[in-house]
Amino acid sequence: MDLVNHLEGRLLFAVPKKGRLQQATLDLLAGSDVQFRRETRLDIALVKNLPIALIFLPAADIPTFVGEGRVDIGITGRDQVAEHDATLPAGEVSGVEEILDLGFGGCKLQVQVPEKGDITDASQLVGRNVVTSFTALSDAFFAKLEGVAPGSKLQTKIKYVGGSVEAACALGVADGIVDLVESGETMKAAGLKAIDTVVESTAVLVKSRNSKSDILDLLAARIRGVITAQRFVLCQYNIPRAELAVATKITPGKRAPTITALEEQDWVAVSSMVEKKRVATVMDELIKVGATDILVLNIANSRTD
Ligand SMILES: Nc1ncnc2c1ncn2[C@@H]1O[C@H](COP(=O)(O)OP(=O)(O)OP(=O)(O)O)[C@@H](O)[C@H]1O
Ligand SMILES: O=P(O)(O)OC[C@H]1O[C@H](OP(=O)(O)OP(=O)(O)O)[C@H](O)[C@@H]1O
Repeated sequence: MDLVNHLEGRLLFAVPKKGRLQQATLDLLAGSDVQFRRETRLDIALVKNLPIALIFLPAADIPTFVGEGRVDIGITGRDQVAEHDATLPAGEVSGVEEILDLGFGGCKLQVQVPEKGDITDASQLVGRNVVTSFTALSDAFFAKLEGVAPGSKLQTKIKYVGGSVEAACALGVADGIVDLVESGETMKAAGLKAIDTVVESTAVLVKSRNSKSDILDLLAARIRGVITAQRFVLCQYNIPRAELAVATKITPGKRAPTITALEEQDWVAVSSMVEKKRVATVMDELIKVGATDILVLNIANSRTD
């Protein structure tokens, strides 16, 4: 089938074709009931149950396609959006608009130098060689350090490489690099240390500034629902009515906790959404104020404000 001729009337949705963000994005699509089958080697897939076409693109290219309005919506890293925006002429408004922080793909774009060297501050790299895949953000970062306007000629020499940036210092190509760090393992293995942070990043859902449609809103609402379900759990417990006020301070819920009367006099049941990462501490605190029968339930999906 000639897929390109079947795109008319469909919302175009750019998703990472490989790399760190791809699996979590595919899981998000499954959770949002976006059904498709991608033919081998094809970078376009028609969604079976919604008027949407998925376009598989490198994460680094997605902001360009979204920014120019070639695709309506996409998932990429905030670092990639920041790099794209940093290439725009001064005063030009970005065509890429962030709709939602997706929470996964967390990493930092950091200035790194040899651990054993004498550089401890990014300002010591001014006038030296810096290697990166993020040249626009690095230009902007060093322009600030040099005290010159963005886009001006810099004393610092910033060179582009497409990958394995860490090798540049060891090979004598660079005095420092600007690259992504998640666990820090790659940095450590290369004998480097971080001395500054250019941008902190997570995966984001972005839309083209001028794209507007019911299907775009529906897709964004579904994705938001899945992300909320992943972030929160439902915490239920029983508590004497006299302790309710103090307990609901511990579990205020997203809007407000649900309180139900129990058959046992002077006791109530509370049901409240709690952030997954806080739930152990919340349970410890609830026990201290007299809660019993505390249950924590996973949320399969959600629609909340
Ligand atoms: N180590 C990491 N941990 C978490 N997220 C990362 C990491 N490296 C990259 N990312 C995120 O994933 C995005 C895509 O990076 P990734 O290297 O997976 O892309 P890619 O398309 O495979 O590119 P490349 O071929 O240059 O490696 C990055 O822009 C960043 O937002
Ligand atoms: O802090 P860590 O958890 O070790 O992750 C950081 C590494 O991950 C990314 O590289 P990737 O594996 O995508 O390969 P690349 O060097 O070819 O871009 C990034 O460029 C770092 O090299």
